Amino acid sequence: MTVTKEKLVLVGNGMAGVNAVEHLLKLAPDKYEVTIFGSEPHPNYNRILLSYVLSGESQMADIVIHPYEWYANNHITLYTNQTVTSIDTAGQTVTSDKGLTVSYDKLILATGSNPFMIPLPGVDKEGVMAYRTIRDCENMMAAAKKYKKAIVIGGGLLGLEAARGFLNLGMQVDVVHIVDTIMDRQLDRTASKMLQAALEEQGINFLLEKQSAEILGGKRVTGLKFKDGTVAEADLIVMAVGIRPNVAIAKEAGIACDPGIIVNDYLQTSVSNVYAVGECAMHRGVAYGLVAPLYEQGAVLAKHLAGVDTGPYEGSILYTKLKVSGVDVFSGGKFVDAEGTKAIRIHDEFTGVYKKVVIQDNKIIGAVLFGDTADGTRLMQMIREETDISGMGKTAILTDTSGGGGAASTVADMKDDAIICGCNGVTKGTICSAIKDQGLTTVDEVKNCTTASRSCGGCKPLVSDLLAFTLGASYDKHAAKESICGCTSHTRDEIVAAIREKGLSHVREVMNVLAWKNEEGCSKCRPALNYYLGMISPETYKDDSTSRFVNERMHANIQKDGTYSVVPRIYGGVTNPTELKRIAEVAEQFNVPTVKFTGGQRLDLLGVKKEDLTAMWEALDMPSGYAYGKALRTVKTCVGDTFCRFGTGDAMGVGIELEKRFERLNTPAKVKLAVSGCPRNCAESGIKDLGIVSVDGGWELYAGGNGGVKVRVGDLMSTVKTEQEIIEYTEAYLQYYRETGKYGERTSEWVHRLGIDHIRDVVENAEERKRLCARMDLALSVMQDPWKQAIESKKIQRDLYEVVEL
Ligand SMILES: Cc1cc2nc3c(=O)[nH]c(=O)nc-3n(C[C@H](O)[C@H](O)[C@H](O)COP(=O)(O)OP(=O)(O)OC[C@H]3O[C@@H](n4cnc5c(N)ncnc54)[C@H](O)[C@@H]3O)c2cc1C
Ligand SMILES: NC(=O)c1ccc[n+]([C@@H]2O[C@H](COP(=O)([O-])OP(=O)(O)OC[C@H]3O[C@@H](n4cnc5c(N)ncnc54)[C@H](O)[C@@H]3O)[C@@H](O)[C@H]2O)c1
Ligand code: SF4
Ligand code: FES
Repeated sequence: MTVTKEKLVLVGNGMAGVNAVEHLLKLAPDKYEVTIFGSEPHPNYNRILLSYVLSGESQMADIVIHPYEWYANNHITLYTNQTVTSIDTAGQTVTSDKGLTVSYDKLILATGSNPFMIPLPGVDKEGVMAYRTIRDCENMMAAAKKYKKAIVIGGGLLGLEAARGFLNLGMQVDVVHIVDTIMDRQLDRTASKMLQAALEEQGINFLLEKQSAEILGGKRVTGLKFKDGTVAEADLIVMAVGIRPNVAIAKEAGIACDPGIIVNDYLQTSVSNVYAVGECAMHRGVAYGLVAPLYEQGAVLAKHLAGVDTGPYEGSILYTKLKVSGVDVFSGGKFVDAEGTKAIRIHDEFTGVYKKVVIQDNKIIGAVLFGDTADGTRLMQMIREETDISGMGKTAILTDTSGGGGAASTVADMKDDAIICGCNGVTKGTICSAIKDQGLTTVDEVKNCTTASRSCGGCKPLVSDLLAFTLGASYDKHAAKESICGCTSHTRDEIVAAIREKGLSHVREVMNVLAWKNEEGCSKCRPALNYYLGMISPETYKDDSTSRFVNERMHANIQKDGTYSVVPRIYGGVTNPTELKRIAEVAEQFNVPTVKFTGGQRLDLLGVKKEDLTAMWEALDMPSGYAYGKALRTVKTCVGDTFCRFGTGDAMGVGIELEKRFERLNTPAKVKLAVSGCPRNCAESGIKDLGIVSVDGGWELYAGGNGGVKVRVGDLMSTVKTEQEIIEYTEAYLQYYRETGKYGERTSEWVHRLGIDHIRDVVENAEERKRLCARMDLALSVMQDPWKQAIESKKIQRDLYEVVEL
């Protein structure tokens, strides 16, 4: 007996609609005869990945989600390049612009959104476009071949991704934004300003608090005029100022819209047998513009249409991640401070990391992360599950302190149908089955097999946790190939090997020879390459200051009000009246508003003007304390046996000797040492990159400690007898870290990655230690004090410290 299938028509061949149909076919393969209409002349593709196509990181061919064969294999009738122009809800038919009428039993509207075009005079000129489709992307790429200057109106997610794409295409780009903080819908002011600085460093120019008034030009655009009368030149203008639900046909058919197509918790519209899903739908007053919620809607709709039991769709908590290589930004939930909320904030200006977690009634309700977004997925999980955080310390909230098993236990608690990859709608169950059935062992393999982590990449940590959860001890998280940034597919080890083997000698040469996708590089890879080149050839490499972060270029820390902080070196935290008097006099002479003791036992002169820096350094006549750099920072000491009655070792003497030896040493990340005169550990040696503790008959050396964001107690590496051995072991340890650490990786992460047993084997091997010490001595022999160089060079003073009058 033949069963008559119901007729299901989907209007909109985009991400939300096709995903819902795919689910439905899995649940009820024989229930419906499916017809799909799509205005675009393509099968269903991943709109998210257009940003990577534009930036040159993906090809058009890579972004198709469902190729034509998928439709054929699932017996779906597909009409591409055909727009449905009317719906007859009484007769249950739809009619297309080509005159085709198809009847339905069930109709899904998934017509997405239209980009909003500000109705400015001149908006119809050639060269003014939106950024939404493959066609827009092709137009933008074609224009970049011919023209040089682009303006993007709108500093939201889309506008910034478009701007980065234009830079990669070799264009100059201005981003025009209406308020003074970019990504204002996703970030707070601090994160927004940090993002702006990072993107400016990449080459994007921002025109903030600008209201566009008129598009200038003849047939083609030549510029943009603002309401304040100023003008910016442009050969191309892209509008990225938000989207509006595409509801024209629904409205005309009498389906309730406000402004999206109003749906209930089962995605039913006001007219029976008509459903809406995706950006065009308005659920409980919200129209979503990101795929994760659209896939969540689709999952409920598919079950409902399949006749499978399903709970209602109750709305989604949003999270976003900007897809621009070299910057890590995450925003989730309600991140704006409001009455009744409190926030935990961590802002490390040295590493450029900012974290804000908003709490209400002992529950996390939102988070903004910049510079280190690894906690994003875990925080989202806590937001979704409304985890009670009473009793949890600040550190535990911002750090996965549950040790190795913590992450795995988080994913263990998730249900099989929990969506792990929001961008591609991949569930935990799908990933775990693929890992087991296909023998997958790396995040990349999971990506190729299931598409999870193929788009924004935000779910990579969760996929990695699922691998650990499924494979247990056999999963080697670090075996997965991890490129240093989106500009290249090469890993740190491949790059270092290539520099050594091919004798590469400057940043641009590395990028050329290794075929960087983005020929300018970014703020992640350029400083890393500069470090690796200097580490490999200390004697011959000429430091590329343009590849350094601003603080390292200026040799002082820029503060939030634009002034600088000056921290001179005070060896081992030990000073004398002459030095103190001089510091006091300098502070008075330059009207330093604040003088503060740092946690590393030295003095910080805060609020110094840029133009005063070199004169102040000259007056101080002290070396730079490198409080701004990826270098040796401080060696903290206690008074040791010189004064303390418990002391068994000369903590001050050893500390001063270590600091004098390793000052100015460039390292993958900042390094802090401490020396304590007995196990009472008053210098906090347990939480330093290398902590030295005097014990009966010798000294213990603790490696990989950290007292910062991710607190870690150091591992006992070695016990030595003499002070000479302390110097040797420290040299070998630091040189091994310099040679094997990833740029930006603290020793706490490095020791965890390599394992203390391995590091101990290297450092305690006399031959190996000798070789490492010899290489360290070479590196130390060429170090010079940057403050002295600036005092002596008029050119440095002119280029970096003079204030140019405009
Ligand atoms: C460049 C870019 C990058 C993005 N990056 C991200 C990201 O990183 N993360 C994220 O979550 N989201 C991102 N988004 C947003 C995401 O792509 C959308 O939320 C998602 O595609 C919406 O899916 P949809 O199916 O509702 O709409 P669409 O994908 O727009 O699909 C609707 C389809 O319906 C067709 N259509 C409309 N009317 C008709 C009609 N009458 N007849 C026939 N066909 C019709 C349209 O042509 C279109 O193809 C990005 C968007 C863009 C443009
Ligand atoms: N990585 C991602 O998740 C990603 C990437 C691209 C797009 N998207 C999605 O695509 C959709 C469209 O993105 P979008 O960035 O256009 O929308 P948006 O609404 O997120 O941002 C638009 C921005 O333009 C600004 N703006 C508004 N009017 C302006 C004007 N006249 N002049 C200058 N600035 C103005 C707004 O302040 C806002 O910050 C959104 O739903 C977005 O979430 C997401
Ligand atoms: S660590 Fe020991 S030696 Fe140093 S100050 Fe404390 S008690 Fe004294
Ligand atoms: S969540 Fe964006 S790729 Fe998985």
